[in-house]
Amino acid sequence: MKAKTPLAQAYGRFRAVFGATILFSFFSNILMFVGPLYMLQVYDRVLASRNELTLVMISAIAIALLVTYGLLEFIRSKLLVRAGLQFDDMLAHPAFNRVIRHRLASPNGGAHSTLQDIDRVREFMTGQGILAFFDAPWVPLFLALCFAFHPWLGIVATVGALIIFALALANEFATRGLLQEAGNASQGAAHFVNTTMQNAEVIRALGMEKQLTKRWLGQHDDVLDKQAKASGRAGAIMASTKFVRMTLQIAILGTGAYLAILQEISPGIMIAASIVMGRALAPVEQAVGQWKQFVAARQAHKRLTQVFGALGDEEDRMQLPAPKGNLSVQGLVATAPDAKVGITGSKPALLKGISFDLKQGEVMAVIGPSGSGKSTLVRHLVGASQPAGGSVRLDGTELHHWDAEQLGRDMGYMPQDVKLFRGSVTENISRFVEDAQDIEVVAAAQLSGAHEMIQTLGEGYDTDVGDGGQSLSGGQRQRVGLARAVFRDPNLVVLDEPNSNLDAHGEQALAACIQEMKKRGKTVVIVTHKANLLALTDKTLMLVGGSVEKFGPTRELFAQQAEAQKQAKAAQEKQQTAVAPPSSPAVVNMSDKPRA
Ligand SMILES: Nc1ncnc2c1ncn2[C@@H]1O[C@H](COP(=O)(O)OP(=O)(O)OP(=O)(O)O)[C@@H](O)[C@H]1O
Repeated sequence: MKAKTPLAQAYGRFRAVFGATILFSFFSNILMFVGPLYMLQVYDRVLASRNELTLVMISAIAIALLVTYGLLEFIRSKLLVRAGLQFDDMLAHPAFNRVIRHRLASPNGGAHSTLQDIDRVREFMTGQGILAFFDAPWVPLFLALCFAFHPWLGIVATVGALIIFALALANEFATRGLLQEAGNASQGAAHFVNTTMQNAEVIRALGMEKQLTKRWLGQHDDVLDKQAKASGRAGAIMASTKFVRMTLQIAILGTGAYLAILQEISPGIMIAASIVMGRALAPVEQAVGQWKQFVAARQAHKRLTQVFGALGDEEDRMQLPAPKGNLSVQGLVATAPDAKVGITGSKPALLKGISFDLKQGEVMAVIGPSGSGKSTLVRHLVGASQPAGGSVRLDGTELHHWDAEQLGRDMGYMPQDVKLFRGSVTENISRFVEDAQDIEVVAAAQLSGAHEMIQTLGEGYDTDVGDGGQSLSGGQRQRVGLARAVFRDPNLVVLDEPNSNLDAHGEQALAACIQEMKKRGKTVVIVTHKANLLALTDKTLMLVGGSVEKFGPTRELFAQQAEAQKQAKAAQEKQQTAVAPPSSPAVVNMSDKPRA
């Protein structure tokens, strides 16, 4: 049997409460008869007999019943709100997990609205919208009462309810497609604004505001256009509904008055029938009024079903002993997450069968020209990307067989573009682990050489780094990022261009950190072209166009390259061609394919 998704389980919470709510709805709908029945008694008994005691008695009974009605309504909505909170509680963690996984698998995919979608569904399921659905089954009861008053009153009320129901259906068919398109377009426009605003400084500095505003306005106008069309259609139907509603009021009173003239019913019944018909129509009208929210909730439900259907629960993995740092990559193939399948029937490969082994305690450099796949490779080494083929094994176990939490704890990673999270320097270094000791945070900062730099910050380790670490400079961010990577001394550390923003002091600290990790027997992978860092590595992997061009001990590889360069130079001199410009002494130019 297929296991229920967390979404299905969370809906199950509502299902249990819905049973009780339907029961409450039954009683509260029965109690809605109090008003019309009171009216009937007052008109037909009290006014006819002029008996004050009867008036007091029936008023007391009516008030007592109305208090009960109020209580039932209160409990009914309380039950729903509680179910809503439980729904949210059951989904919050699995939804967050899926947003992260969806984002990893498809960076441009649309899971960004998943958390808001949960709110949208919850708000509908606990609000007025759903109550209209619970009250709807009792509509026949009220209509039956109208029939009991007089068949003609029943017929007028039933025809009225059918017309309003038909108008509600017309509303659905006339606006469904448009509202759905408007909803999707609105999501796209909001996502565009969110992602674009992250680059506000570039927008201002490069004078891109007008162009981007134009692009956003294009999307926004599309949303408005579709919403306006839908609202126009819905407005016409709403106006018709109001007209029908008021005409019905007159029709039922008129019919009642006519029957009263014929002395087939009393005037009390005439008024009571009008009230009962009002109650019968209320849920239908309420449903029409709540239509927009209903459509939004339905779309949100569809998106949630898709996200939860596509990504199951992560299996609970066995906790393995902490990895020692033996890395083995065999035939690793990577494809672009959002790429379309080409004419070959597969997505274009970014990594084309990478294989290498790295033993515990070895330090490896990854070099290669821009776009050769270095960052893609390291993302696979830390398990942030799923291989399209081949395997990445840590201590013999494939990365996705490790428990993700454990793997994260036992591994250090510093991406090319270090982003910190809103919080203090301490929280960022300690990866927001609650039981982190100050001594561990300081140890990581000292190992990465960031301790002194952190002490110069306004509030030292307590400094708030701002959104994404914006309050720190690029170099400071990178140094805090390195401290975060080496927190709790992991046995495998992967650094993607860790020195791109560092000054001379930062570079020295980085080199010292790598040396210290090497001394401690850690396995380190660094994407770099800097000679001083390359000199610290045991092995070098050169990538070109997503394939391994060279792999071997760094010394041998560079000796070969130096020899190749020497020979090329000699050949050039021989031909008395122009001398090539000298390369920077601090940078080894590895971005060209060596002519070995
Ligand atoms: N999400 C993605 N979707 C499509 N293509 C991608 C994606 N990520 C990377 N690529 C492509 O994969 C190739 C390798 O990118 P990668 O970032 O791994 O290169 P790199 O060697 O790290 O480059 P650099 O040295 O400039 O950082 C590039 O051609 C890039 O355009």
